[in-house]
Amino acid sequence: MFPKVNPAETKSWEALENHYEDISKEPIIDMFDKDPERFSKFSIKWNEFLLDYSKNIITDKTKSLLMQLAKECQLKEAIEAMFVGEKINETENRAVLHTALRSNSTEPLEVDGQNVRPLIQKELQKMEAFTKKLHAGELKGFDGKVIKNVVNIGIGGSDLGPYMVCEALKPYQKENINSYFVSNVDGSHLYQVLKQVDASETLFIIASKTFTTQETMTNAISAKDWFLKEAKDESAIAKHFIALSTNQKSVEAFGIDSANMFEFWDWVGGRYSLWSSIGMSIACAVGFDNFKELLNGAEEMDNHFRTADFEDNLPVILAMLGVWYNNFFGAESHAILPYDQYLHRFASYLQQGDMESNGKFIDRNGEPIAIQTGQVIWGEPGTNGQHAFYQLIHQGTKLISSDFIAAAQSQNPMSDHHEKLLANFFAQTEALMKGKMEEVVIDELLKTGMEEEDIDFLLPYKIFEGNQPTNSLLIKKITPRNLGALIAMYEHKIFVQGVIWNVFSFDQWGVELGKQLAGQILPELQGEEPVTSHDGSTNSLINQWKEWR
Ligand SMILES: O=P(O)(O)OC[C@H]1O[C@](O)(CO)[C@@H](O)[C@@H]1O
Repeated sequence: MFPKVNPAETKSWEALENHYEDISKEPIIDMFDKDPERFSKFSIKWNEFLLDYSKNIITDKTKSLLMQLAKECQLKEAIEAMFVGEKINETENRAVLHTALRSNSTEPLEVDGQNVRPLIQKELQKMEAFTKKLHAGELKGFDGKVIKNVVNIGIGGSDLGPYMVCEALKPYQKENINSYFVSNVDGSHLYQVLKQVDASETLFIIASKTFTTQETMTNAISAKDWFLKEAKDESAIAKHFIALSTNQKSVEAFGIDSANMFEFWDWVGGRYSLWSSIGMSIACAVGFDNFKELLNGAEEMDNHFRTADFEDNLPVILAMLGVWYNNFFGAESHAILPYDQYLHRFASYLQQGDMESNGKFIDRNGEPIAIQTGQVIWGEPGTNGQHAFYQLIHQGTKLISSDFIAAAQSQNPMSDHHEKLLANFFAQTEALMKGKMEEVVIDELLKTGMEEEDIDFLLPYKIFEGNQPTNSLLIKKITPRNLGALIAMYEHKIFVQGVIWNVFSFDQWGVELGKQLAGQILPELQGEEPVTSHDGSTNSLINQWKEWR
């Protein structure tokens, strides 16, 4: 196991604290003036990706100290430990091998003495055979009609990843397939989807690693009841329900035959599972070949992450920049801003990936952590975000770092839409860096013919201080392959940050408490009598609900 280093006790941490005092107020734009090589130094061209991280508050020294921190925290050893299947998820005693799911290697990779490569290949073949039949129109429902609707029922990692990818790859959607996702236990979610489909033409994919998750099981049971009202025959379930899970027993208990179960394993974390059979809804939507392309793109990123020097390593650079702002500038949040409508679920997807992984306050030695760990991840597609929250990024009081992501080629070229979209993409990072200084504002106002008195009044409101750090990621086109690499890049960024902060990134004990309490409250909601067992607030809320329901 790689060593459990407290980052705050490393030499580079102290050096970074001092260095922060020296450069934190320095305008990035001045750094460009001082160093004509800045862009080439602080950018990485990799396959069809260009990452420009030159608009950050960094110098050569910052970069070298951050790389030193990564080395002192034994990042190289940690990366190897993950790839070779060591049980780095110690609190669950599990290996972390989502990278194996997308690997084409045939070299044996063992977990508990079993080579996992053939298991993965077998499951992929099963998915391929199933989806090819679906797309050929050979999957027929209980009354002989061709299956054309696919409803994924899952939540968290069993929903966010597949849903995000299906949206991102809409241009690759199979024409004869309609995809739907149901996650929320709010009955309205399922109701809205069921309204749109005909039971005899619908396949339900019940996606749940544990097959015990309350939301998913509730939705699955209601979907089954609704279906049986139409089909009127239990035996029809076999043609309309499949399961994606690690829990065969519960799948069978639900009424799905194990032949219709697509397996994955406990060494695949829920939020890292879209590469496993949890990706079935993706393969149904865009075809198995495109799903495989997604995996291949991720594998390319895995190889880059595992072998490239830290200085040229996309996930490492992104992660260390995040550490820089989180731990030295005190930046609480990081925005993900895709200038691509099809990536509209990308920030929500990364919220789980990042915040469920690194939102931890106990370190790998079981000690409370004295430094900040996971950031708040948020975002919306540009340009919509510009008309919503960019005001705060431009003129608020907080330092907010962001990733701007855009595709050079549009999936739907239409007059000058893409040029306009990209003009905004390029303009925003420039504006955030440069700001607008007093002289420029005065000059602009004078040109309007405004009186001096009015200029004096307006002046402070029109100033932009700038120096908000951004990364720009320009991708040639959002193809399945590039999307796979993009997702894997962020997965590894999260991994690197977890190593630096010395947290266990692959467990999620923090989601348990709310679940437990909901389990206690549910039976209390059923009776008429007022509830008194909780605190004053919770009792009153429940009792008001009882009055109004
Ligand atoms: O796939 P399952 O077992 O239904 O779990 C769904 C989600 O619930 C969590 O355990 C907690 O939110 C996630 O980690 C997971 O992705």
